[in-house]
Amino acid sequence: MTMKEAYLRLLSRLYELYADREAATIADWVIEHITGMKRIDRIVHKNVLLSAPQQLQLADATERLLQHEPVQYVLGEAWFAGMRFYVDRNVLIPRPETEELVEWTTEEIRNTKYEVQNQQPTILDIGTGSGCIPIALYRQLLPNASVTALDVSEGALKVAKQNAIALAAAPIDFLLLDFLNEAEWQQLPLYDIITSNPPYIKQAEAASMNRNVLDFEPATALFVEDNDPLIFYRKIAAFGKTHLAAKGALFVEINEALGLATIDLFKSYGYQALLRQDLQGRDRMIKAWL
Ligand SMILES: C[S@@+](CC[C@H](N)C(=O)[O-])C[C@H]1O[C@@H](n2cnc3c(N)ncnc32)[C@H](O)[C@@H]1O
Repeated sequence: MTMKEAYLRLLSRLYELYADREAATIADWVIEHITGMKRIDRIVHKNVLLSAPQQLQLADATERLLQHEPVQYVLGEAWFAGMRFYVDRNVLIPRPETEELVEWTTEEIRNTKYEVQNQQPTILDIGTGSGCIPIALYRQLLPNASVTALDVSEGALKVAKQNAIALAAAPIDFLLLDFLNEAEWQQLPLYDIITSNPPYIKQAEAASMNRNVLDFEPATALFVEDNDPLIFYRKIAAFGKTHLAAKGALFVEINEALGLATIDLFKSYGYQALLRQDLQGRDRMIKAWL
């Protein structure tokens, strides 16, 4: 099978599940991953034959994609903040809106005393998953940040550590910790900056979610109990009262449907809070400070 035939065959199968543009993006990504060739080179070499192992890899990828598995898990890679992260089913696939949270946090750190006085801010990321937030912050603030990240999932921390090493962020400290258990907070010091993209989807919303999210992404990364959809924000607000350094700040991603409720929650704990929309105009992130 030639390069061109492989692409067209995959594309025709993907049309069974995806709209034209998305199918073409996925097909490009898969063929590039398998052949190691950029689009322009594949056009020039369109009649080159795929090797037997490449054909097997393509057959496996096609099968998995047709089962609705996200392309990022099929290929074991996701792009975030210009870096390629390893991902598997232990971790949430990093989302573009989370990059906006990282950008906001970085800007604010740069505009404060830390950069001006050349101090090293201490940063904690809660519910780190693939490690996308702390690794992007560490890389952008290098060498001026001391970064810690925690998660309740051993599988997620394994992936995050692997990413930190691969992406030149090995000095990040990773902790296995159940953040909902307040007794575990005692082992943690003060932080200048606390970031989090915690679970925030109600179980009741599962019925309206896409299969590729619901069937493949880890439930611990997505869902909270319906009776307290803001549980993580309540805990983060309480944690900040005892673990945020003077002039420190929290940056959290939120459920777009709960922007005002989440702002009110932080205010009820004595914080000042600012709500920001993402590029799609959805309520998506909050900065809170005491
Ligand atoms: C929405 S995912 C975010 C992952 C990553 N920060 C990102 O933005 O892609 C939430 C993460 O919180 C973790 N988590 C869930 N419950 C937790 C708990 N009780 N304590 C610590 N982490 C928890 C999950 O394992 C998951 O990695």
